[in-house]
Amino acid sequence: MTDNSILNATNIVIFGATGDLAKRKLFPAFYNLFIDGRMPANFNIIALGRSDHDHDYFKNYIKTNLEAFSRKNITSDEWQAFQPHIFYLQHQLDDEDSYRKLNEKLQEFDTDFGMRGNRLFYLSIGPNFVSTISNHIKNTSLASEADKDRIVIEKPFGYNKQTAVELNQLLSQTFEEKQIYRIDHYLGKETVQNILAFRFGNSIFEPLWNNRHIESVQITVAEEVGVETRGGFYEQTGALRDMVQNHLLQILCMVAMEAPASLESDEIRDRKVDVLKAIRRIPATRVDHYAVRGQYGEGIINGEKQKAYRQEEGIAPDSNTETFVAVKFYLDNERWQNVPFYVRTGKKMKEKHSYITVQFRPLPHSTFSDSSSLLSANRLIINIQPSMDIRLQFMTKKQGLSMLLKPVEMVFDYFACKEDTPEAYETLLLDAIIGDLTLFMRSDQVEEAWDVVTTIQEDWENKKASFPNYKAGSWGPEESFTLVERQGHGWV
Ligand SMILES: NC(=O)C1=CN([C@@H]2O[C@H](COP(=O)(O)OP(=O)(O)OC[C@H]3O[C@@H](n4cnc5c(N)ncnc54)[C@H](OP(=O)(O)O)[C@@H]3O)[C@@H](O)[C@H]2O)C=CC1
Ligand SMILES: O=C1O[C@H](COP(=O)(O)O)[C@@H](O)[C@H](O)[C@H]1O
Repeated sequence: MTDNSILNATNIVIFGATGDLAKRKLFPAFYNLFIDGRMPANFNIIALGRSDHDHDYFKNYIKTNLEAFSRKNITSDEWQAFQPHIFYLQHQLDDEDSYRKLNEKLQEFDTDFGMRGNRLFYLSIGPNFVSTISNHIKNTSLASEADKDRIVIEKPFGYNKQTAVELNQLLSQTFEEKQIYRIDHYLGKETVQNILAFRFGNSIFEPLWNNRHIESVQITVAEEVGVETRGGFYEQTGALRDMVQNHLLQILCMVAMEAPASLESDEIRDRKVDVLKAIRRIPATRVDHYAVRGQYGEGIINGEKQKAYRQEEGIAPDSNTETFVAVKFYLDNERWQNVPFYVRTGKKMKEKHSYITVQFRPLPHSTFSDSSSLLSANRLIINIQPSMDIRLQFMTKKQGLSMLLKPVEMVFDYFACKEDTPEAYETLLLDAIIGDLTLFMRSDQVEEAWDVVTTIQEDWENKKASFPNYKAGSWGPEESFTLVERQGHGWV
């Protein structure tokens, strides 16, 4: 556990502090870190927004949202201890004067600290504002100390490979790479981090972790929710950019990467880039063969009638935006040659469930010839959420007089540990405060990940799909089943 007394005094500046992400994730994460004693002894959260709110109004707004979204209960004493750290400042993103005022505030806080504090600029704001903010930070010398100042940038990082490259170039004019924290909140999830521990902290799995023993890998991130209040954003983004380019490819990297020599952040990020480079690029003419897109129509989830995507607020009535994606990837390296990696994600699916399935190859010969002893090949299931467990499926003898077999599971369940699991944003914000880049995306990682999906993006932009093609409350379009069945597999 980090000793908070050794953390430098820090001023945290949130651009977009009145938005959805700030209220649901960022403030609850800071609050939980605070009551766990993980925040620096001296810190301020400077919340920037367009509106002319007074401090008390804004603090009440934060308190109401903490009551709704915080992992831990809000007690009066703890809130009273936390609230003096919050300051609201009216701010215009494209107005240099706003940045000068921010600088004055930061200097005032530095005087209170008795030292130049660290500065963490969190851009909880749409990607189209990143360049404006970065330029103003540069012009007003807000981030003048490379060892103390950091910028956190939300996803999506750019809109495609070209814009990501441009954004990286622009950021490099103000920040060194070690100051840039490109966030992918899936990497902060306990169960995703555990993939590293599971693979490289045990000696029994690694010898089997290759194409000689593994037949296929599946990664599913299914959501029950739709686009909620984010229709305008989602309509321009779609599931490929929103989920596959970042979260799903990062999970794939964790499953497929080689063992890092150490836990040093660049060592781990190098191994992930190796995976992204090894992913075979899908030829422009073969996109239909490897990738499936879908958009939900009306349906029923948990007994409740659901609108079609095209009926949601902010969505065009003839929208071509995908809310479901399934892709079959191959990796061209020695470990994974010919092993399909199937990934799929969708909104308004039958249930919320994110999991990885590692399907081992069947035995070459069965000793147990009796038909009631049909062998199931071994399978490892890593449940990411909402269940958080690891299940190893294997065969055992059925109790009784005959030699019959049955499949069983060996389970490690996080909830059984009774330890509090931090939210992904808690882990990531603490890392950004401490200065640990391991769980953040490096510039080459983001660019390679965009490169992997480029042909799919271009194909889908140029072709109108026949949407809707799956019912809300289902497991996605029919073609996503064909994608895996063609290979003799099936979604688990
Ligand atoms: N919400 C989520 O669950 C997730 C969000 N993200 C990413 O986080 C970022 C923020 O998303 P989210 O909070 O949902 O977005 P919201 O639309 O809810 O909030 C955006 C914020 O930006 C401010 N803003 C918008 N336009 C301007 C402008 N012209 N000038 C000044 N301020 C402006 C808004 O201020 P005002 O209140 O004054 O309008 C608001 O504070 C996005 O990049 C998104 O992709 C990533 C993962 C999950
Ligand atoms: O980044 C995003 O992730 C959420 C899903 O995150 P989870 O932690 O709830 O699984 C997704 O709903 C959203 O569209 C996307 O922008």
